[in-house]
Amino acid sequence: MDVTVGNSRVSGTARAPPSKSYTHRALLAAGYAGGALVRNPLVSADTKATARAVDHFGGDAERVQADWEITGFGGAPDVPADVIDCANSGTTMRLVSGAAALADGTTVLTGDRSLRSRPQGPLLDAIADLGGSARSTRGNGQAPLIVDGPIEGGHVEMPGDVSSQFVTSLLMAGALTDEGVEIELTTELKSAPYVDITLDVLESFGVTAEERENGYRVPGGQTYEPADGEYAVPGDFSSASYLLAAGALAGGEEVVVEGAHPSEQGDAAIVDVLRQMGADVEWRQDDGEIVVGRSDLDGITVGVADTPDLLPTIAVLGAAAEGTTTITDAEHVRYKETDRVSAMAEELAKLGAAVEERQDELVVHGGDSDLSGARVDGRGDHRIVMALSVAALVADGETTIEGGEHVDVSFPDFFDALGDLGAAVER
Ligand SMILES: O=C(O)C1=C[C@@H](OP(=O)(O)O)[C@@H](O)[C@H](O)C1
Ligand SMILES: C=C(OP(=O)(O)O)C(=O)O
Repeated sequence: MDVTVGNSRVSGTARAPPSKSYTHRALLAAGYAGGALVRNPLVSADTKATARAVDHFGGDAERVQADWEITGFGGAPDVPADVIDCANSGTTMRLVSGAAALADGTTVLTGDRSLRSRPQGPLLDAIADLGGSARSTRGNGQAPLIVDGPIEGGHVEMPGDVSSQFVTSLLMAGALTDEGVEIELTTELKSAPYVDITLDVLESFGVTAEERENGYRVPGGQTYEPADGEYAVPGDFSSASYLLAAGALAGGEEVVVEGAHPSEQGDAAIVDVLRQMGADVEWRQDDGEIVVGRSDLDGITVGVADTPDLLPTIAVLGAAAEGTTTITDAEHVRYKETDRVSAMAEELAKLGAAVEERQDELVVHGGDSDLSGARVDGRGDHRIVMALSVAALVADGETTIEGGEHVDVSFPDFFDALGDLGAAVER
């Protein structure tokens, strides 16, 4: 679907959707438990893939108004009766591979073309080291995957710079093994705050796990049990970043983003990034509200080792800022739904921005020339689509973004939210 966004001013109140990362974990943790009511979940293409996996393992995921009522499969997942389709969701594939490794039999996992091109090798090796067997059908470390369990647990060494989701997967499954799982990271952990989200959810489900000097450890033989039988999902800061960027670049009057209570999400760093660039932004943490108004922004240097999903948003802010914005520590951002370093370099160039791509950096030279509306390709990637839509607010004329439907992965109502803030959006 093409979406055309015109040069616009935005103002008013918008709500960040519920957190995708917390929802995936809560659904699977509820599956690992006897069940749970997951309140205020993100209902999107990606989280539906995790809910389907819970069904495949012998649980049941049912929508009850705005909540998700999960009947769990307990500590022992059934062997699925069919292939698990993880669609576009890396989180689903990685977390569900760990669950598959607990089942007494074979699980096959696949996904769409994008997901079938993403790296899984370190997780497959780890499952083998823990007493299971796991392989890629093509022998290239990519899905389709065949996972055989059950694993017993033990010690594994693993790189930390490909995906933190491997750690999350093993911690969540490891609690249900006999021996527990100890993960020793052989390279620096990227996306580390996502493991903090995992530890946060585990704690809410009564599961103990801990960070160690070079990794993590989860004791085995534990039981998942949510306090009061329910779990409430906080708002999503990666999604909020597009709304905040829209306010900072194109605010007529102020933009208020609701649903922004503090949690373990590293992407709350968007507030500091905006502040450092000179935006007028205030986070009223007790109210869960962030208020932002339009300002002239200056380029900064910012690392995204902990916050890969912010790269597209920061690239757009940089394209509209005065001076140069250098986004560093970005190599792992190439392993997402698309290579987002390349995608943002190429698509922002179509709008007239001067962008340089390096292996682990994106350098955006803002300011000198105004952005001009153009036809751009969302690359089948929700975050590229949303970031380019924000750029369109400040580009001259109209910008047409191809593949607008992909926002269904993390922020299904994105274009409604943008339109409600006053943006000219045509679908
Ligand atoms: O665990 C999670 O919920 C996520 C971890 C991050 O991925 P990596 O750990 O692969 O960098 C992030 O990019 C992704 O959107 C969600
Ligand atoms: C990379 C992302 O998610 P996943 O890894 O679950 O596909 C994302 O949402 O930006």
